Amino acid sequence: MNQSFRTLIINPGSTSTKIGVFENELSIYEKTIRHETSELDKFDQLMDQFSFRKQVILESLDEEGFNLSKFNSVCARGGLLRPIKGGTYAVNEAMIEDLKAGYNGEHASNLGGLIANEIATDLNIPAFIVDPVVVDEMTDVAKISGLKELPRKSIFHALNQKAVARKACEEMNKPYEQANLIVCHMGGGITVGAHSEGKVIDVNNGLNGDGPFSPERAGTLPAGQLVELCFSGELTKNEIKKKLVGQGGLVNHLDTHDAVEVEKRIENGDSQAELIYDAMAYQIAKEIGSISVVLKGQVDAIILTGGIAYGKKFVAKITNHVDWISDVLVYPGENEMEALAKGALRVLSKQEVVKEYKAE
Ligand SMILES: Nc1ncnc2c1ncn2[C@@H]1O[C@H](COP(=O)(O)OP(=O)(O)OP(=O)(O)O)[C@@H](O)[C@H]1O
Ligand SMILES: CCCC(=O)O
Repeated sequence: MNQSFRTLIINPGSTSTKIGVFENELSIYEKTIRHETSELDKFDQLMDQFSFRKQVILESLDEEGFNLSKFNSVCARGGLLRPIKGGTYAVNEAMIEDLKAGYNGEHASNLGGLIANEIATDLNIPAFIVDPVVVDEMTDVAKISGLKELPRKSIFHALNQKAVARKACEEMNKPYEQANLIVCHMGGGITVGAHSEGKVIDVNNGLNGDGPFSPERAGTLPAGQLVELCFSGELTKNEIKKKLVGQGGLVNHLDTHDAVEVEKRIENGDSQAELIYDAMAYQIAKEIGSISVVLKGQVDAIILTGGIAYGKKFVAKITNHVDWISDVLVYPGENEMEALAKGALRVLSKQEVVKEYKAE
C-alpha cells in the first residue's frame, strides 16, 4: 500500500482500557491500563466512566508525545447496539443514541464508539467501530429459551473470538469458512462460542447471566433463588444488576477481578481462593463440553484466549477436562487491537465500503 494511514485504537474492557496506535497494519504503540475494582466502583453507571476513560487515553498519548493532528481515523470496540452483521461501521447519530441509551444493556465497549467519536470530531477525522459485541449469527433454534418473552441473545466477545479463530485457522491451514471451532474468551467476562463454517451459531451471553461465572460476571444462577433475592427488599434493581455484571464472579467471592492476584493467594495457601478458581475452571470446561454438542462433536480445535489464558495452571485445569474433545490451542491476551486496526484500514484504503448503522 502506497498511502499510510495512522489510526488510534480504543478498546475499553470491563477491567481495562487498551490503547493502540497503528500505522496501516503495523502497531507502533500499545498500552493496557488496568483499572482497580475500587477505581471503577466509584462510578454508579457505566456512562459515568466516560470522562475518566477518555482522560486516561489522552494522557497516555500525550505522555508518548503523539501529535493528534497526524491521525487519520479513530477506531473502537463497539458496544451493545442492535443485532448487526459483522464488519466496520461509521459512528453515526443513530449509533451514538443507542450507545448512550445502552440499547441492549450496559457494557464497557459502549464507551468505545462514544469516546472515539468525541476525539475524532475534535480532529475532524472519521470514527469507526468493528465487529461489536452484538454480532448476531446465532441459529433460530439457539435463540429459543424456555420463556417466549425471554429469547436468548447473541452478545459476546465477537471481535476477539473471530480474530483469534481466523489466526488459528491460518496456522492450521484450514479456511475459517470451513472450520468447526470452540472459542473460549476469558477476560473480565467469559464467552464460549461455537464457530461453524465462519459463523458463531451459538454462544453464552455472559452479560445476561448465562454461562460460566467470570472475574466480574455471575454467569448462570439458580433462577428461583435469584427471584427470591430480587424480591427480598434488601437490594435495589441497580444493586442486583451490579451483582450480575461488575460485582459477580471472582469479585463477589474474593473481592478482586484480578486473576493474577487470585493465583498469588492460592500460592500463599488460600484454600477459599483455590476453591473459587477451581469452580470457574470447572464451569468453563462444562460450557465447552455443552457447546461441543452444538458442533456434534466435530471440533477442529478448542481455542482458549483472553487475559486469563496467560495463566498456565488455569489453562491446564480446563484442558484436563476437555482435551478428549479436540486439540486445545492457547492464544493468551487478545487480537482485538490488530483486528480493529485492520477493520479501519480496509475502509480507509477503500478495500471495503463502510457500513451504516441504522436504528431499525
Ligand atoms: N498473566 C496472567 N495470568 C492470569 N491471568 C491474567 C494474566 N494477565 C491478565 N490476567 C487476567 O485477565 C483478566 C482480564 O482479561 P482481559 O484483559 O482480556 O479482560 P478485559 O479486556 O478487561 O475484559 P473483557 O475481555 O471481558 O472485555 C483479569 O482477571 C486479569 O487478572
Ligand atoms: C462481550 C460480552 C460478554 C461480557 O462482557 O461478559
